[in-house]
Amino acid sequence: MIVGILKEIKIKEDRVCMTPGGVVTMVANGHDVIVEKGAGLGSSFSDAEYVAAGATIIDAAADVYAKADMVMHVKEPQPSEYAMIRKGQIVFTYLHLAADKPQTDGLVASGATCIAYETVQMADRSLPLLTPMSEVAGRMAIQQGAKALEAVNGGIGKLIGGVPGVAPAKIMVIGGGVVGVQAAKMACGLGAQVYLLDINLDRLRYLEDVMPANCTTIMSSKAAIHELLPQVDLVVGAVLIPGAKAPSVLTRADLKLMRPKTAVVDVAIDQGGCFETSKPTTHTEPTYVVDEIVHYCVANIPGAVPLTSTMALTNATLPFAVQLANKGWKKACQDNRALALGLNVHEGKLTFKAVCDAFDMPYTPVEEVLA
Ligand SMILES: NC(=O)C1=CN([C@@H]2O[C@H](COP(=O)(O)OP(=O)(O)OC[C@H]3O[C@@H](n4cnc5c(N)ncnc54)[C@H](O)[C@@H]3O)[C@@H](O)[C@H]2O)C=CC1
Ligand SMILES: CC(=O)C(=O)O
Ligand SMILES: [Mg+2]
Repeated sequence: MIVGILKEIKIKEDRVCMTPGGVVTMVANGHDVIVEKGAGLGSSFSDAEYVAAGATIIDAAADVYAKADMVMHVKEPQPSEYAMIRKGQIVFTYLHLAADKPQTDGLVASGATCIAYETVQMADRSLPLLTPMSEVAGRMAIQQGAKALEAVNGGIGKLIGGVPGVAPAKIMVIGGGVVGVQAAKMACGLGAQVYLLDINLDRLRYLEDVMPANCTTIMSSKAAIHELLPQVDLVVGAVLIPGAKAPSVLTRADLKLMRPKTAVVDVAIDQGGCFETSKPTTHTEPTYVVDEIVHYCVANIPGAVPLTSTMALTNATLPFAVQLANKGWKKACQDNRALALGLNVHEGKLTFKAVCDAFDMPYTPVEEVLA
């Protein structure tokens, strides 16, 4: 198979979807790898390193799309790419379709087979291709939240850890999954008083056992959130229903309960956002203010630390990419249920229920296209 590695074109996105080490593995499995010129530069991998690994460098994205049997990205295909995607081609990348109708329409029209990293799901319900980037984004949420609280950035001017004699910040993290735990750990490490909320009581029992003493677990509810909002300096949104539009946990009216110049970081923005006032921002202009509350809503947070993120992401994606290349999408998905759950679009049909529900579009069960 010809595997195409595309350069990221989203603003300030410097990750790349395969390292030269990954190319060595692909080539060893008998595949040809073509890499768009400069694709690895933002992650400190030169074209020469890709060539040494066995890849061929291609000048333009259009030629990668024209030649490859499977194209890989990190971020979802951008509008300029929809028309380049070919019928019969495999597209393997983050898609986040439930938050993106134009892309959904573009991929349906393409006739391609599109497998979303974020909905590949193991039998234990974990999301192996989302987890590494959620680990990064959770940790970054506190770094970015700390900056949003600085007075020079329009924040209330509070240091997360406080100093001797002055109390630290209070931080509410809503969603105690991968993002939530990593955010809470970082915040606890900085000395904040952390409240970690989830709707899953078993999860809260586990978190109560493993989190430090300055983290309090709380059953998430409107009432619990309303009680905490006047006290906290920072709210992190970290909820997820896999593949679906993010559930809403803060309304615009709720912001009135917060003190002016405190901050919210909506990590769930890639799935549409979990605060009513969230809208996607970029690393170039990451924050904006609504009703005196600073909002940070970057949809590709890990893109800011590509050296770490590229390695972490490709550690997870490579084994699945090799299965797709070795067996073709159909046999790979028949043999591996986790990969089959990643299938979102096939030859004009939507095969992920939550995406169909988000846009009221017809649903085709995965089993039907795998038969
Ligand atoms: N902005 C960015 O750059 C990135 C965003 N993300 C996003 O972060 C979000 C969270 O991802 P993960 O932590 O990996 O998911 P996860 O599945 O590990 O955790 C989600 C948690 O939310 C809880 N939850 C669901 N509905 C809830 C509600 N209404 N109230 C309270 N808790 C609720 C679940 O019980 C679960 O524990 C996802 O939307 C993911 O796509 C992940 C990586 C990067
Ligand atoms: C998961 C995701 O949206 C990202 O890594 O950008
Ligand atoms: Mg994202």
